[in-house]
Amino acid sequence: MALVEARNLCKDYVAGEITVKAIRGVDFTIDTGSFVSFVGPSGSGKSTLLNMIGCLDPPSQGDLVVAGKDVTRLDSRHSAKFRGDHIGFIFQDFNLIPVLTVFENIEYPLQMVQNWPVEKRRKRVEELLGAVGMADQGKKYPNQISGGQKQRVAVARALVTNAKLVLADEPTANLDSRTANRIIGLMKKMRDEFGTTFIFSTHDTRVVESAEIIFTLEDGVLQTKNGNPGGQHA
Ligand SMILES: Nc1ncnc2c1ncn2[C@@H]1O[C@H](COP(=O)(O)OP(=O)(O)OP(=O)(O)O)[C@@H](O)[C@H]1O
Repeated sequence: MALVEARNLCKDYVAGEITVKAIRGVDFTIDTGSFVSFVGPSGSGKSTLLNMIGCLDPPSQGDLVVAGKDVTRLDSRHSAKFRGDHIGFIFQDFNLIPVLTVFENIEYPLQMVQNWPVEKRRKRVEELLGAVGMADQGKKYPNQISGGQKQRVAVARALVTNAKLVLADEPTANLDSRTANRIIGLMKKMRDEFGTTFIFSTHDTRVVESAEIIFTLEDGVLQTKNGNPGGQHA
């Protein structure tokens, strides 16, 4: 079943008299449970595309359906609600809250976005801590753990609300090769365990090889191979 469907999707950034055509009419479909990477050189439009799929930035033109909802023209209040209900995010610089413990960082979306009762929250956070191999690290603060461990916490936080879709913009950019491969392996394991769809962007060739479906972007356009637009199965 399709989780993300984009038709003739475009994004222009307008600043005064200058317009940057960051995404120029792309079409693609991503099925539920896929493990997908957008790849391409710097400036090709990867972040722009992820930001639109994540309802952080609206398209300038085209149609975008995520989890059965037409999100093309959602206002900011409905976008925020939709993100909170359906989408988890992982960032290259981890984005953990320094004054909160590992446990509290993972718990945060349940408290802030979904308002779960305390005991239900504790059980869910412990489940996720175990799933990402951090069961004994919950009391530590972000500055007391390694980069790879921080990204494990970020993966747990992205999944804690049962998000259908996790978007990761360059999730391994700040990690060494071995740790990068472990994080990608962990994301795949989470996909297998929870059925979550993962879409990430990278220009890291070590990471590209781990994706099951690869969409190559160049100058805001999806490249075709052998006459097939967009995604190639790796
Ligand atoms: N807020 C913005 N305002 C104006 N132009 C922007 C903005 N964000 C991105 N761009 C431009 O849009 C194009 C695509 O940028 P984008 O960040 O999506 O590329 P990317 O493939 O993610 O690059 P990188 O790998 O370096 O992160 C680039 O030409 C960039 O300069």
